[in-house]
Amino acid sequence: TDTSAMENLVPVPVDVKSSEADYTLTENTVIEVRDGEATGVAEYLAGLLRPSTGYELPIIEGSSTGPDGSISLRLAPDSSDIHSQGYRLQVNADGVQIRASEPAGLFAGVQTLRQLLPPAIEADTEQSAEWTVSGGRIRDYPRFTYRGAHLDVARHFFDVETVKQYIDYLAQYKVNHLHLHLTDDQGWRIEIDSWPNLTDEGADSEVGGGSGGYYTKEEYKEIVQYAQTRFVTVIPEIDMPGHTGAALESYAELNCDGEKRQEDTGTNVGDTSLCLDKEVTYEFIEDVISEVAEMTPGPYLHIGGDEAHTLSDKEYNDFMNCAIPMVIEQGKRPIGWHQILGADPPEQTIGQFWGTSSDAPEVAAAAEAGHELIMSPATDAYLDMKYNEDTELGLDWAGYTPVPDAYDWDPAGYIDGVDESSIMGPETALWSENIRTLSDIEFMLFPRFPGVAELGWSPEAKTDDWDEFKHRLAAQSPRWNVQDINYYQSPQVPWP
Ligand SMILES: CC1=[NH+][C@H]2[C@@H](O1)O[C@H](CO)[C@@H](O)[C@@H]2O
Repeated sequence: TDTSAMENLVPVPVDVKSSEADYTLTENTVIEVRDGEATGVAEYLAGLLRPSTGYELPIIEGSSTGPDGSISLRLAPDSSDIHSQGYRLQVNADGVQIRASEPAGLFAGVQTLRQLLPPAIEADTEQSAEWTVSGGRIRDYPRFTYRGAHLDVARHFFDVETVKQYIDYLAQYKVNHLHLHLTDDQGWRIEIDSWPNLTDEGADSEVGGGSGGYYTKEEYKEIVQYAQTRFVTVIPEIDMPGHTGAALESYAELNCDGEKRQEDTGTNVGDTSLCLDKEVTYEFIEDVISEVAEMTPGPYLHIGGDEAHTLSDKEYNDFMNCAIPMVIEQGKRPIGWHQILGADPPEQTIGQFWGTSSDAPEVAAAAEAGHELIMSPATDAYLDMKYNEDTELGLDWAGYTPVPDAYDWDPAGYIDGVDESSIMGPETALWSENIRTLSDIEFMLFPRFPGVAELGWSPEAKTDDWDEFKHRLAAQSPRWNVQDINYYQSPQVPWP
């Protein structure tokens, strides 16, 4: 069998010992759970394996294993040495055992198990194959508890099905936060009951003049629930005070001149702002923040804060020191693009770094003062950056990001003078000025996204060696072929 499966996992586990003790699934294999909490993960696993194997794979409560062994998912609260999101996985002739202290750990183990099976397991129709899991044992846990991926649904709108597929790609590589950029100059994509024009008028177009769209509250909750079953936390972003063109187009009173802004189907940045010296502006953001918080079970709410170029620093800082308390008031932790840290905000405010240089003294000072950072350096984690000058899709303002560049950086070491203890983890960004379809998303995500996912999951000692990683990355592509993922076949990757 393909024992190399154990050697080709992405993200690479903490400790892997392969052995000859393979396990082959049969039509009698059962999925065994002992704790009710594990049932959700068992159902997810069954959903992955049933279509391609054609096996029933019943989920059995209790400790009876089938005549041909079982895949056993069990919570073991005493597994203290594998961290709350970690797991142990063992394969032997009796089957597969996955142990974790929490369901999230079992889910991570299931993603690893997926890669121990032949690529044909990813098919959504029955395949005739030897469903052999390569033997061995794994102990694994994440370096960072925060591993994120951003998606701009404002410049181009992506429907619920596309967002669900995006969530599935995150889960496949153990990424556990989805940052949805819901509002910008070109579109407002989330229904707000108290300000209905935001979606009645502000959602009916997008960059290039397409029909746009938006999520009703029900659809947003459907996305949140789907993400929860994949142990992904949704982080909504309402960008303010800049990047507010769609709101300014929807409500005249939000504009200083009392006139509605023209619909924007372009891609300029930095030329819009809410009108800071109007009381209605603060009523507006309070209503929006409270409605978005109410429909978001996760602990975070992102209020943007990038590129408010029409404002002075003082105007921007005063605005942020009004908006941030509104987020905290709703029981959420505020996140903003790293400029928010210049407002010297309450300590629990998180800065999302999108700079291009390691020399960022104000950010380092804010970290020193106790602020945590999410790392999205535009030189490495912005997957809307072109691979090279021949890439049709994407942008190039931060330079090109070939596949190796998305991998060989260290989220904890990027900014001079910032200690690892200030870093929550890496987050990829995918802005959609010229990304229009799921196929476009896949082209920019693959093959760079799994590399950043590894930087977030795999402890430091294991990563930053492109010459080692590139072989494991290449070995993922047979799966992507079965999944029909439109990945960029970079000449820098030694494809099989
Ligand atoms: C935080 C941030 N603000 C800008 C910047 O990133 O570049 C993006 C394109 O790469 C652009 O879409 C976005 O509006």
